[in-house]
Amino acid sequence: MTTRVRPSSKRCAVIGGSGFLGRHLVEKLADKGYTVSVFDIRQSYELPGVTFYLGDLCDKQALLPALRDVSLVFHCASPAPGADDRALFERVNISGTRTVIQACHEAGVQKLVLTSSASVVFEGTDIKNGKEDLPYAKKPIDFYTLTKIQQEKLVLEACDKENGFLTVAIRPHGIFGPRDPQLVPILVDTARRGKMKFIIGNGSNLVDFTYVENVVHGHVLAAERLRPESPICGQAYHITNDEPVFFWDFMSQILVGLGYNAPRYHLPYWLVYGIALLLWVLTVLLRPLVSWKPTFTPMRVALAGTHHYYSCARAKQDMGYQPVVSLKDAIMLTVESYPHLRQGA
Ligand SMILES: NC(=O)C1=CN([C@@H]2O[C@H](COP(=O)(O)OP(=O)(O)OC[C@H]3O[C@@H](n4cnc5c(N)ncnc54)[C@H](O)[C@@H]3O)[C@@H](O)[C@H]2O)C=CC1
Ligand SMILES: CC(C)CCC[C@@H](C)[C@H]1CC[C@H]2C3=C(CC[C@]12C)[C@@]1(C)CCC(=O)C[C@@H]1CC3
Repeated sequence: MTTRVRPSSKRCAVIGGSGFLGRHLVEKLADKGYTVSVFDIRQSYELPGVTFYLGDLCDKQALLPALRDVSLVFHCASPAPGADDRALFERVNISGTRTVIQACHEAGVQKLVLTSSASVVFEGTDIKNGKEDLPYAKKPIDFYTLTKIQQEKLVLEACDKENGFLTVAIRPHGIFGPRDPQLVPILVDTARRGKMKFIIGNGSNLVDFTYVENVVHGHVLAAERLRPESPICGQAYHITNDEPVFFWDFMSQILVGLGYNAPRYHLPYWLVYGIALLLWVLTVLLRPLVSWKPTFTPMRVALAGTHHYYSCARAKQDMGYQPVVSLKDAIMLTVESYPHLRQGA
């Protein structure tokens, strides 16, 4: 007779735990007394009580040892949004997520928390105080978003109370904070190359930027509230700072905090979008000959020039979510964490 060990509720796995969000999540879980297994294609740090398993999440046999005796799995792995590689996104975000769900079933995991994205409903046009019932984007702005939509559907459809497998998706937007490899580094690099002089559009577009600790808080609440009788089973939740901000004010505060000039001159949105689109088409056509990546991609221009902010009322109501760090403090903590990116450093 084989006896199956009941997974401990304080044992969890974080797939993508070496990444920006993943590592902050792992640190919080370890702080809260969880024993954590990290599964990732790379190991970027060490932490007491945390075991690393290296492998590709598309490989079920590599994944299974990380899920052994684990009751709760966080899936926050994805190729970087700027990768522009359809096959990679489809392999990791779609087939890989199917593999994650199968591996969870085989390992007897009871709860799966997915990091989705608020962008699953964004088509490049204004969204003001968007709620979770907005339809998925029919024309997603890139392959990243296209595959995040499929990934979220797979995870929510896998929720099966009768068989004791509960799922939930967290949709953050514009995550920032210490160690983020994207937002602040790209911004500073653009400023250092003298390209951060212009505001795209009239500068009055409101956007959500969400401090990483608030995103982590949303994930932990979702995991702890995920029970068969809870309304959160099989649902998606926006997690934001609940303080939409003018996109260009936010960028300016980070830039000025790090000693760079804020952008000042306005350019018409459609002109910049048109140029970005043309450059993108050219890079695709000339790809075998030229390997040049434009800074202002159509996706970035759309994100920089439209309103896109989301309501987190549903997360407040169903899981008692409230941001734990204000936007003002978050910007200060972020700026302080990048001394090496200061002007002149
Ligand atoms: N950064 C942001 O503003 C937002 C991010 N998200 C989502 O949050 C999650 C985490 O994003 P970040 O921490 O910003 O990204 P990140 O790139 O820092 O972390 C992703 C991690 O996934 C790992 N990974 C990638 N492919 C893998 C594979 N095949 N097998 C195993 N591990 C693999 C990477 O090595 C990396 O450590 C992602 O799912 C992303 O879609 C959602 C909304 C906004
Ligand atoms: C060069 C400048 C015009 C823009 C620099 C900042 C951008 C790098 C970031 C501004 C909004 C960010 C964002 C994401 C990535 C970084 C930005 C484009 C995401 C695409 C990351 C993944 C998601 O799921 C959605 C995010 C929306 C906001």
